[in-house]
Amino acid sequence: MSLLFFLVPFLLLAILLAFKVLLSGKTQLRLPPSPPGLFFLGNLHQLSSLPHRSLLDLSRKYGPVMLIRMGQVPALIVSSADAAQELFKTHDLAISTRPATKAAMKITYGARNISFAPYGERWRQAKKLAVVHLLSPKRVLSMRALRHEEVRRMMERVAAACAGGGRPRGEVELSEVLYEYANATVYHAAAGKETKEGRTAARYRAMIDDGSVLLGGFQVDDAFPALGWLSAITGTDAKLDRIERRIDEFLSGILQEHIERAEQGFNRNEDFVDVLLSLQRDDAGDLGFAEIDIKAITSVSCELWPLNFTRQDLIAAGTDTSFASLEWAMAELVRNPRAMKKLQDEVRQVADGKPMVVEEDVNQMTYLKAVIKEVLRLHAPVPILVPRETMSSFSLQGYHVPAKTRVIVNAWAIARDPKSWEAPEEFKPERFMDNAVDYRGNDFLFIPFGAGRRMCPGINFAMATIQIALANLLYHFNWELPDGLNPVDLDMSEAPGLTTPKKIPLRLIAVPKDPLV
Ligand code: HEM
Repeated sequence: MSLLFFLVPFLLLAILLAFKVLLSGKTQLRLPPSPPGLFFLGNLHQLSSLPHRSLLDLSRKYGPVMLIRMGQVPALIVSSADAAQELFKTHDLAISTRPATKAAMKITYGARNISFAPYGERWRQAKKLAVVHLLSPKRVLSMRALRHEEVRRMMERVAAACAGGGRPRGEVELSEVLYEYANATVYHAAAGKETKEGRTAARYRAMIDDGSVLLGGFQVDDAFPALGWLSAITGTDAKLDRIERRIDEFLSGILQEHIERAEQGFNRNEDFVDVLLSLQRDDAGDLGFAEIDIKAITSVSCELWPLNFTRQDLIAAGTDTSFASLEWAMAELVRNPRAMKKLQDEVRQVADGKPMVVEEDVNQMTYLKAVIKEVLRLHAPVPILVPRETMSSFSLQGYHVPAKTRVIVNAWAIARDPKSWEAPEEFKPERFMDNAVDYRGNDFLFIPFGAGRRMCPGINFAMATIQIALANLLYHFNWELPDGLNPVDLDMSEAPGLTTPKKIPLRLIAVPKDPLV
């Protein structure tokens, strides 16, 4: 009895102290504001098929640093330049891994590629290899002949449309033409123009079109990991197995042809596979990588990105991003005849009298570069950057961000924040003529290629592909809207997906400036 008499005050004191510690812990660990969610879905029901737009709406109410729940998965949403700067400058290491999803593991040889590799030595080696040997400014420059060749093919296609051929004279399904160009350029660079079975780009297209096996729906286990077993029942696992086999057959065939050619002494060192094979032979930099890595890294240009969001899309990184940029550029230019004329005047003056614009000419085209920047600002091809995941907890703008949180940066929202941009909804390439803001990951108000360690290594490749195509489209042809459509009435809505091209493909009338030489 007397022992209890002594113990009770101590116990009460201990409980009080425990409460105090808990409460003070809570104030230190202030989580970012969250929109109220539903019991099971979390905030999934608040995300539309264009999540960058829904997230901007939510962030207007809950602030530029928000925590939402996608099913069971917590996700940090960053929507301002300030928050992005702190995130990438102070916490980049902590957010340098990607969430591991089943689809990504399956189609990227267990994440041996670059985009989906978890942070670590393998990813570091693969990325270094891509940056130094495949996508460096020197390598990209050395591939200019292939870009000229693909641009010429594209011009011939447009010229053929101008000649009629069953359609109203000059009417061009421009989105289709631009997609083919972007796809052909990427595949030509990655795996060579042709295999024994035909053009690589065409084979790839047939592979993804055939049965549309690559287009998965929403993957339950991304948002609800505890329900992972469902994918075996719904057939998703079998579908992923099929995709994995097809991609492997395609890449193995390409690799085999390159190996045979090299054994016969025809080592051209022309495309990425040639370069990777010769690096493997020389074992440059102690890479110690095997054929499986060559296949995974070759897919650097044709990487298939599953979107872990409200739906799952599988798309080609190098192709779709360059295609979307070109499509939006042409749409914005026909909607803005003054900018179209200014750019056309520049292009035609610099390349005056030449059979086509070549890359050396592009260096002198300052307005062209401003137009492309403005297109990337208004229509970021990857509007919410490829998701990351926190490896450790940290504090961002005074909020606690726990480990194992998905990180989503809304680059699209940041690039049209009125705090950073004057008249942000307007297409005004001139805004880039007298300021040095660039897309290389140092100006956090404009990050279409991301920032930090996981930033896109394909900037030089993408820019070279986009600039030369746009310059030639404007050099050879004048462009008009069909059916007397008024420029302001052109539909500018976006298609859903990790990249957001136009929802309604662009159809324009091309009028040749001169006969093609
Ligand atoms: C306009 C064209 C392009 C845009 C806007 C773009 C955008 C992006 C973005 C936003 C990311 C994620 C960055 C981050 O997490 O911070 C990324 C990553 C990546 N991009 Fe691009 N990209 C483009 C073209 C290309 C091309 C042409 C290639 C290759 C030929 C390429 C290869 C990659 C790879 C391999 C990654 C993963 C990097 C890593 O995880 O370390 N991209 N890109």
